[in-house]
Amino acid sequence: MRYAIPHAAPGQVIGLLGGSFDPAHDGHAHITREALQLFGLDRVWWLVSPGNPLKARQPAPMADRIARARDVIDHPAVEITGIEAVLGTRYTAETLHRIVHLYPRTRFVWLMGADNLAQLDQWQDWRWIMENVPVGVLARPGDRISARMSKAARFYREYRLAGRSSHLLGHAETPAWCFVNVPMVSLSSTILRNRGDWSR
Ligand SMILES: Nc1ncnc2c1ncn2[C@@H]1O[C@H](COP(=O)(O)OP(=O)(O)OP(=O)(O)O)[C@@H](O)[C@H]1O
Ligand SMILES: O=C(O)c1ccc[n+]([C@@H]2O[C@H](COP(=O)([O-])O)[C@@H](O)[C@H]2O)c1
Repeated sequence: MRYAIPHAAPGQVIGLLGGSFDPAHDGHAHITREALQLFGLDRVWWLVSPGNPLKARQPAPMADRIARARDVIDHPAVEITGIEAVLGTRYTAETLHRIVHLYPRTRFVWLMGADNLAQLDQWQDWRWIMENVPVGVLARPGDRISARMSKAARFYREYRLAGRSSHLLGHAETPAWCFVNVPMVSLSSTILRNRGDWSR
């Protein structure tokens, strides 16, 4: 299957939620709606990953994961994309590097659950990410403390925006990151896969 690069209007602030989405679930939809509101985003693109570089397990086929993602969220400001498959990128820093150059007049915010902040320092060129793209982190059950105590959080402690200023994140000078303590949904793709089905 071929995937298109989405349109982005100049001046917009777009949140990017990267993930395996294997399968997508209401936890993804929930943090997306919260991010739209709290970070003052115009749009959110889901970046359905060809495969997480830190996960040995091969995910379900892209086409199935994208179709499922479209079933899970139907929102006028949300676009489900296979950008990494189009760009041929797999590491987030590489993807972001390409995206910011492709859309020089659009602002992007990298979105992730607290579990990913906890292990961000294991990502390729993670400091480049922090220094070039604002990062919005959403609470996730079990990971709020480990995320806030993580190497990345400690290293960039002074660049953390208070939760009450979350709406400024998209226009903040980098490094800038913000942790928002949203109501939490305890779903995960692992739970769904262990149930042996892709039902929500
Ligand atoms: N319930 C949730 N609450 C907060 N963030 C979440 C939740 N589910 C997923 N996320 C975030 O969404 C992004 C994509 O997640 P991913 O597709 O890996 O889903 P997952 O449920 O974490 O999958 P798995 O269980 O296979 O690790 C990540 O940044 C992850 O932290
Ligand atoms: O770039 C990296 O080194 C890296 C390592 C682990 C995860 N990521 C990205 O983090 C996002 C969430 O991954 P996942 O598999 O937990 O859904 C997804 O976009 C991955 O490509 C990126």
